[in-house]
Amino acid sequence: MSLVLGAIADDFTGATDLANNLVRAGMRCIQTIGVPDHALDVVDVDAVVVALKSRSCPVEQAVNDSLAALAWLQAQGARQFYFKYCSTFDSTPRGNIGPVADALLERLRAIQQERLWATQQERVQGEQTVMVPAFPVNGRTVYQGHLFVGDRLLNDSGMQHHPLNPMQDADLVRVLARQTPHPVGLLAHATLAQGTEAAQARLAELQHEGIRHVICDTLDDNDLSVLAETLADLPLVTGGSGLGQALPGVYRQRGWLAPVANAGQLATPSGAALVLSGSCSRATLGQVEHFLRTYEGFALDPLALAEGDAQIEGALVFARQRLSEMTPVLIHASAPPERVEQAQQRLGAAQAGELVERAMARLARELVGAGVGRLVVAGGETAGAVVSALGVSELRLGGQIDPGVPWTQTQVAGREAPLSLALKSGNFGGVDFFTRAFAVLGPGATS
Ligand SMILES: Nc1ncnc2c1ncn2[C@@H]1O[C@H](COP(=O)(O)OP(=O)(O)OP(=O)(O)O)[C@@H](O)[C@H]1O
Ligand SMILES: O=C(O)[C@@H](O)C(=O)CO
Repeated sequence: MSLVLGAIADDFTGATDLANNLVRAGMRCIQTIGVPDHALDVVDVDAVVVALKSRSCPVEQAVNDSLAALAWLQAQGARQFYFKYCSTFDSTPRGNIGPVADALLERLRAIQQERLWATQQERVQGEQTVMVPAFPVNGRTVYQGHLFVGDRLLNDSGMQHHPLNPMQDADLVRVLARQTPHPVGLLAHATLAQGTEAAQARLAELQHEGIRHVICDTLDDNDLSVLAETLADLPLVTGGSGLGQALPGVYRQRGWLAPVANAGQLATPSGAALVLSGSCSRATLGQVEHFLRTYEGFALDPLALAEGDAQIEGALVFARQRLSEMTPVLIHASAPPERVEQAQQRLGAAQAGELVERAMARLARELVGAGVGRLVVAGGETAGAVVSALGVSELRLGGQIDPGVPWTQTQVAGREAPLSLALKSGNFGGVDFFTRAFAVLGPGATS
């Protein structure tokens, strides 16, 4: 059987989130870090998720990287494509969600037009895509085009204070309309509630009106199932990871997936336990506080990092002293909005973020070299910096810690045993996530 799904994720934690849902729904899935420079052996693989770092970079770079990922996934024979972004629709007024979706759609349409044998139905489908950010099990739902996090509108959920992509408008039709020259429409819940045929008819109607992007209401997992049935033939779908929960069931009904007993299994973990947190989300701040009630931590501060390497050296000494004890250690830059604002006013948002990311990258490299074998990283940008610094190219997926966050394993230079790695999206995980993550993984042997 050939590759069924090719996904392009705009950050690394988002990529593992999607891969986790695909694996849990029975797809054999590989996650790559960046676009591989070689073909993969996809004989026993149903889905590949290419993790990019394109959420907060300049629009042109995000578009180019995403098109490169699309070309590579097409070369691997993927049947459907999935552009994965954040369930909180993290983006700036210019993008990158709208411009990347436009570019992917246009490239796919151009390819279809070249294929003279493409059916009329395929050609029509290639002119429209959907936006399904919802992930109901984690409290992200969409109603009348408005995104909710739990019972709060997006702009009242903490996301209005995000260090890189503050989200100050919950109306996704309006948010996306600022990012694309093409019309944006809504597939409202009232239609979805009538089932797949009604949803398909509405999409066709919107297409006829020239609507290219359709924001989809989604209240629960049942809506995701209706959406998956409605959308399984679209060349391109876009959204959070929720749709990835439901699509595999439809693929299976169509006979596109081989039966597998357990799509995600890892080797025995080993090595010391470390948490690196660069996320400043409400959820992560709670998790940091909870962790520090039991274990020790070291706080980084962008203002100190701007002065030189002394604070990083301090963190290294702190961590090395404790790693041999095999109790988890936390190093974090996570700080409440007023502290983040202070640093950003002095340094600028981009430089403050970059200083933290560079520090996290160096700490990961040195501490994995010093025996860390079980590593949790909190925050998508932070995870991108860490994973790049470790030279990770592929991740194998294992068991889930909390919805959206699995353990993974990878091979890194200088370490014989695999490195167990959990990439936690900023807003995901229960309050005890950092402590429970290591318990879920099982006891680590000394490596
Ligand atoms: N104290 C701080 N002051 C200013 N910026 C910070 C501070 N701590 C972290 N940052 C930066 O804030 C950004 C946080 O983004 P990151 O993607 O890592 O977390 P997140 O947005 O909560 O997670 P996700 O993208 O998974 O939702 C990073 O660029 C990080 O370097
Ligand atoms: O969809 C989400 O919320 C996450 O997978 C994510 O992308 C956070 O970076």
